[in-house]
Amino acid sequence: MPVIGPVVESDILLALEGVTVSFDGFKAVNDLSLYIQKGELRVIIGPNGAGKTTVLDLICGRTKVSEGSIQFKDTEVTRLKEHEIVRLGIGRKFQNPSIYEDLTVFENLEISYPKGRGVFGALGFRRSKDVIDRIHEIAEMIFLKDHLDTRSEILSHGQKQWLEIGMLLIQDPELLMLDEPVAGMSVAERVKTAELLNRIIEGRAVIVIEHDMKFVESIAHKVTVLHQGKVLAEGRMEVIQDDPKVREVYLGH
Ligand SMILES: Nc1ncnc2c1ncn2[C@@H]1O[C@H](COP(=O)(O)OP(=O)(O)OP(=O)(O)O)[C@@H](O)[C@H]1O
Repeated sequence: MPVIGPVVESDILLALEGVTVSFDGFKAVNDLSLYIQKGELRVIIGPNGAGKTTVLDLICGRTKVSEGSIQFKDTEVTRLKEHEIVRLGIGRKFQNPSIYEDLTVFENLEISYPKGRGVFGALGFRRSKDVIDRIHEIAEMIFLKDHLDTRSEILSHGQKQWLEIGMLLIQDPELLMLDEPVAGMSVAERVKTAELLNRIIEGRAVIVIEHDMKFVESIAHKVTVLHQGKVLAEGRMEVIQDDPKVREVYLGH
């Protein structure tokens, strides 16, 4: 497993500083600071209601901060709209797959290909060789190369999750956020998903929210434990697992 060296400021892709969000006076996220480096696979864990999903909502602009700053590369994203944040290079996958069930795997990947990219894209000519090659490359990565002509509705739950990850990957985001990607997957699918995540961090960062500790052990470089909207502990999985504070609020159950 790659070892993360000392944090150099220029390696930081995403920086949350002093972020608070209040819902009717209740601070779901409370003065949170979090730094994600390029090439990092960060897992966020914590008990129900700790604020994990809200943190992803804040980063992708779905929920607005009450206080604090979120910088992606050199851009403050707290004032941007969701689609502007997507365009900057942040992709988000929600818990339930949102694929087009009546389209094939190929078509789902094709409609996700960024339209404005390159001359052909801008002209709306999308089935260029470049696009087809990229679809094949992504399909191979997400274990669906033999299913390109399969209608998506008949895919297994795990394959649908991979397809949605592929639909994000084809847009080449620099930061990818996944909310419980292995929920409902078989053991074999979990193993393949760990392999997939370890493959896709090349050239980007990935943030994963996860409850399955066995899966977390297999993927995490660094784990952030949230509790009551704050960072309770942060570090390598071995260290986190032995932390008495973490055991008390989360792992001990
Ligand atoms: N839009 C909202 N309005 C009011 N309260 C909210 C809103 N969104 C989240 N909350 C509250 O904020 C807290 C944090 O919720 P969040 O969904 O981020 O937790 P979580 O760590 O993702 O939990 P889980 O593991 O159950 O998904 C919860 O108490 C939740 O009820």
